[in-house]
Amino acid sequence: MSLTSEEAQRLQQAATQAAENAYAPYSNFRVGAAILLDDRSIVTGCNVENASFGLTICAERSAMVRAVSEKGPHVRVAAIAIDNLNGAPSSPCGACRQVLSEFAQEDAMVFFPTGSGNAVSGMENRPFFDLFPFSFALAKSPSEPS
Ligand SMILES: O=c1ccn([C@H]2C[C@H](O)[C@@H](CO)O2)c(=O)[nH]1
Ligand SMILES: [Zn+2]
Repeated sequence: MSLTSEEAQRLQQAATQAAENAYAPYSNFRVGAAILLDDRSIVTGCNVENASFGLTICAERSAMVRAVSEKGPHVRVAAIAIDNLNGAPSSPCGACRQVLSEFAQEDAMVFFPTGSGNAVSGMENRPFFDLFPFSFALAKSPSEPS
């Protein structure tokens, strides 16, 4: 599903806004993600840290689980935008790529701030499966939603 430039802009703004809600007292790295679903609605998420650091959930997975919780198991991701309030490059981590791959459309796009070192040089957009080729998947059983 292709996005209009207006949709892409709205998605990026939603990601930036979602980062305002981040709970990141340990890293102070505040991340927001906005997912454009196949019904063209937008669902957002932010990172939620924990004193038991490994329990932290990233913004991207937070948005993904919210999308399923609100819309059900058939949701499909047309695009995801990520931003942070730290002016840093950030593309989805490996764990988030694996979780998103379960719901991503074949032509899903990722919008993310890039740069070198800690400096952002711009927003990039790439096909999701260029970032995550050969993703792990299992055949779904007939009783599960396809
Ligand atoms: O793609 C990423 C990478 C990191 N984080 C969060 C997790 C943690 O709270 C903070 C620093 O790693 O940023 C995300 O939300 N998304
Ligand atoms: Zn992640």
